[in-house]
Amino acid sequence: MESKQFPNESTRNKSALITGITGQDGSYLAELLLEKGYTVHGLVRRNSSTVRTRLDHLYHNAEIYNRRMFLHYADLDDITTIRRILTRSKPDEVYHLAGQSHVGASFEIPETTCQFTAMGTLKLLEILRDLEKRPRMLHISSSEIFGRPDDSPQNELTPMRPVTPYGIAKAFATQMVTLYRESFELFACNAICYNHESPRRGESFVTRKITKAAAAISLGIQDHLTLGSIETQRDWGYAADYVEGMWRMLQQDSADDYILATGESHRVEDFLAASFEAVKLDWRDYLRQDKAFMRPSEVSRLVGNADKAREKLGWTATTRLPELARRMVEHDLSRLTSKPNENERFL
Ligand SMILES: C[C@H]1O[C@H](OP(=O)(O)OP(=O)(O)OC[C@H]2O[C@@H](n3cnc4c(=O)[nH]c(N)nc43)[C@H](O)[C@@H]2O)[C@@H](O)[C@@H](O)C1=O
Repeated sequence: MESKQFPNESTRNKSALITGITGQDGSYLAELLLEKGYTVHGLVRRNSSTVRTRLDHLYHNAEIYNRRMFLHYADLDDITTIRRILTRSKPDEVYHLAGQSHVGASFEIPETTCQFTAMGTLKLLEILRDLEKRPRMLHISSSEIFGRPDDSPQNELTPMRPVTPYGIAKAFATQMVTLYRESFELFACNAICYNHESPRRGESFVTRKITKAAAAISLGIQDHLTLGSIETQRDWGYAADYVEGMWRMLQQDSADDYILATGESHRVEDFLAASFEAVKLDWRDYLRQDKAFMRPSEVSRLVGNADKAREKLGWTATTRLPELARRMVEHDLSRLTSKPNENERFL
């Protein structure tokens, strides 16, 4: 699947480079940009498993495989390689989605989280600053930067008060993006994203853990689900909507920061109820709780005001909690009842 090619300059369409292309958002964004006719370059971390199942379906299209999608190995701290890829691929747009994105894990591995999420972003900004032809840049920021805010809902002017290593790393990266925009005239935007989920969500995040368990329990494959706190609240949207918002940010006349959110807050318990409702079961019969899944510090009152994105980008979140949970459960049911194939081995 890997290709080290670069497209011929004379036949070049608009092009983009995505860090974190193998993740949930990266795969939706790659799809969106390919549909729009972009040539897409993706950075892939080199590790022993090289899991890329979220991109496999794109490789069934020969035109895309041969001419419009190119994957390159590069870790976020390998600045020499990233500089070389950027210099050769000359993208018009860079979408920086990569990083250690699990908030709970950031308490266990704070240094790694800061190395990739904070310093990785700064290193990328430094490379972009030196390029002769500077691409437009989008950084995926997070509602975690607000931590425990005084005001709710939050907007782009809400002060950052992060309370997790991940949130602190994201706050650093977000402020660096703003600084490079203001001081070095880089066209750089922060997409301040609240939680966004999909059937492609990693299984260690609470939504996918719940929908997978609801499906497995309804089929008799699993007998219970173990979670941490179910009182915590989140603003959950659909990931494919959020990458559309990111693309729109880079099509504006000037760079800016935007909140992407649904504006609705729900408890983990509500997500549980909607998911088990989709398989006609009562979650109370299957839930166990374990302190191991509780965090030393939790964010609170995080719900986003996406008015600016609506007014300036014409963006709104299309999907709300019950529908999102139902779609994810349906996907997990069909995965568990269909024959495993090569592509699904790692899902
Ligand atoms: C915006 C933000 O969104 C995501 O971060 P997150 O909100 O931490 O997402 P999560 O699905 O890990 O947790 C949601 C809530 O659910 C609670 N919870 C209970 N029991 C379990 C449990 O068993 N596992 C997990 N993971 N969470 C649990 C947990 O304590 C928390 O209150 C990332 O995309 C991040 O990159 C990002 O930027």
